[in-house]
Amino acid sequence: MADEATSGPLLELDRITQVFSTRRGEVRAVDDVTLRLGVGEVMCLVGQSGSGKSTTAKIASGLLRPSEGVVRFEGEDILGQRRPDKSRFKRFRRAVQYVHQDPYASLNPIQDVYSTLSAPLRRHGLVKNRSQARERVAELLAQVGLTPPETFMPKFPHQMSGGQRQRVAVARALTLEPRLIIADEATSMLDVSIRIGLLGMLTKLRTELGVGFMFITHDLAMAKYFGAEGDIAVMHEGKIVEYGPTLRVIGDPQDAYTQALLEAVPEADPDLARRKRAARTAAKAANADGAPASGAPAA
Ligand SMILES: Nc1ncnc2c1ncn2[C@@H]1O[C@H](COP(=O)(O)OP(=O)(O)OP(=O)(O)O)[C@@H](O)[C@H]1O
Repeated sequence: MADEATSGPLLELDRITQVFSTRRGEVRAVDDVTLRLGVGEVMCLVGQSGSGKSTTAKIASGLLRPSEGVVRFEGEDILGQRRPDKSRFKRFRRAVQYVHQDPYASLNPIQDVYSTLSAPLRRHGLVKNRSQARERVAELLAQVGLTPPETFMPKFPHQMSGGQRQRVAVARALTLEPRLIIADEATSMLDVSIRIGLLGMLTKLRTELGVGFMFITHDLAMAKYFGAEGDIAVMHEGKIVEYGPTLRVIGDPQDAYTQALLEAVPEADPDLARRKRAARTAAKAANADGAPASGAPAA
């Protein structure tokens, strides 16, 4: 949060609540959530399915208007509760881009890569003619590691792998030169090695272009890998139950739910494996002393 001291946060969710009315009654998907993200920073939003991550992500990217609370971008209330300011909202929507977990669902199946990337460039007047558009599309493809770009420009979504499609989705998010990308489980549908490659590419974008990231995942190991330099917010039943520097939260979780999430991480990460062993040993020691271990069934 270094940037905040000088210029304030880039994006701020202030006491956001989202209630959905369903046939079974009201669902409080997000409950009084406050988050802050500075320029070029990374934040991981972690929690199990149904904890409210996607709803928070959609509110943070302006795709959904919350039932309550304020969304500030560069210090300005972009929802303008009383007098909506359309140009301010447009600026915000350009600056904050949402990348969906399933590129098949978000990419147009009958549009090739060139059209997918050149359309927003033209629509927003970022290129003047076809040669400028080709040049910029080639640059975007190189930035997301799809090289040589000419090979990828004529391809349709079904002609690419899942990892390549997700890279195109990231390139499309980059067309409008965003300041923040909200990646909603953007790697969850990919195999581990492809996922690691994609995370490496996103990390490069973060360091080279200074783009901030809100990275949504159910997997603490992914959060540790991608968000080690930033903050982590752990969500449970619509609330933030733990929020702080990623390595501190993972290294010394204070909340029982965070500890349970940590327990669920596969042993592949040696640091986490060590921590899990230590937690189990501590629980056993507590048991031996007569105190019931947390979560142990009542005798
Ligand atoms: N449009 C909607 N209408 C009604 N209920 C909704 C709607 N969107 C989400 N919900 C409910 O809100 C809660 C939080 O959902 P959300 O998708 O935000 O969680 P999540 O943590 O992103 O889960 P997942 O990882 O499965 O997407 C869930 O109970 C969900 O069923």
